[in-house]
Amino acid sequence: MAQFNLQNVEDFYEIGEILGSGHFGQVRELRERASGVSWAGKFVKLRRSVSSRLGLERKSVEREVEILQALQHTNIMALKDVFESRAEVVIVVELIRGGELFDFVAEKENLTEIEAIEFLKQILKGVAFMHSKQIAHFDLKPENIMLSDKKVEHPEIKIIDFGLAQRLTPGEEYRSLCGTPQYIGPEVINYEPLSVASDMWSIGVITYILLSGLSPFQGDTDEETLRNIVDMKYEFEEQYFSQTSDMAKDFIEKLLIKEPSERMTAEECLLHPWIKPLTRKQAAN
Ligand SMILES: COc1cc(-c2ccc3ncc(-c4cccc([C@@H](O)NCCN(C)C)c4)n3n2)ccc1O
Repeated sequence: MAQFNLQNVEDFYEIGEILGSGHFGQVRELRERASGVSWAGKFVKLRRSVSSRLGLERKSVEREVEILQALQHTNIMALKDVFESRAEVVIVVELIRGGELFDFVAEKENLTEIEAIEFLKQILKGVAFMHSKQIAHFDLKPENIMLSDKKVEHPEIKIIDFGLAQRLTPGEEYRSLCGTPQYIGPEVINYEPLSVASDMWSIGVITYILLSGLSPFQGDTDEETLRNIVDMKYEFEEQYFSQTSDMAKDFIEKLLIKEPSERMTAEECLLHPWIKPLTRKQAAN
């Protein structure tokens, strides 16, 4: 069993404002007393008994921490420290000040292909790194992709929230119904064995949204959204994609494939001509 720092987090950090909250717990700004540097702390309540539904099981927090310890990459939020008390674990990570990609895109309606490619290259590098360690995120969506500083010309992408992430063992099946309806692949809905390819489906959905502002499978209800996914019911509506290159649509089509093993891998995405033009002429398209 992993042992976290049993000292009091408040002896080392001044606890600041709530930055956000969700299924994962509460994220607060932490100011390191020794250096004055600000960090982000995710406060996770631990389940008090096996019968309780409140809080997270300690082993799921241990899994998330082990995954974060394995993922040192510039496009993945960096782990700093972990504190534990009887009822709570505090995961201390780098503070990301640029907000969610979701909000950045919403403010701009949608992005140019060049802007989208710049973000996608970074997302793909972070995802390729985690997949190289057989780690799948399983909840990739614009809200979990943040920007280091949105005021700079080229904001750096930071992938956050590894609460649903899993280190996959070859030969061992992993199934789960978790995730966010708009972004999960058909294999999740059908409760089939999952792989890192499920993240590639999510990247296809994220790309579609970045270029159009629309969510390809979104229905009026979650049930309708899930039905649209298993039926592969999406299209490039002319009204929203008339200015989108065929190369960009090809990139999306090579990810929104029902059979997970037929989707591009993150490494293959980085070599796709839309992302890595073969010629200057292609780059001009
Ligand atoms: C360690 O685990 C997490 C860290 C973070 C995290 C890390 C650094 C960091 N800097 C700023 C923020 C931040 C700022 C505003 C809102 C949020 C969060 O509530 N929304 C993020 C997306 N959400 C859907 C998880 C997070 N964060 N959030 C978010 C979710 C996690 O499961």
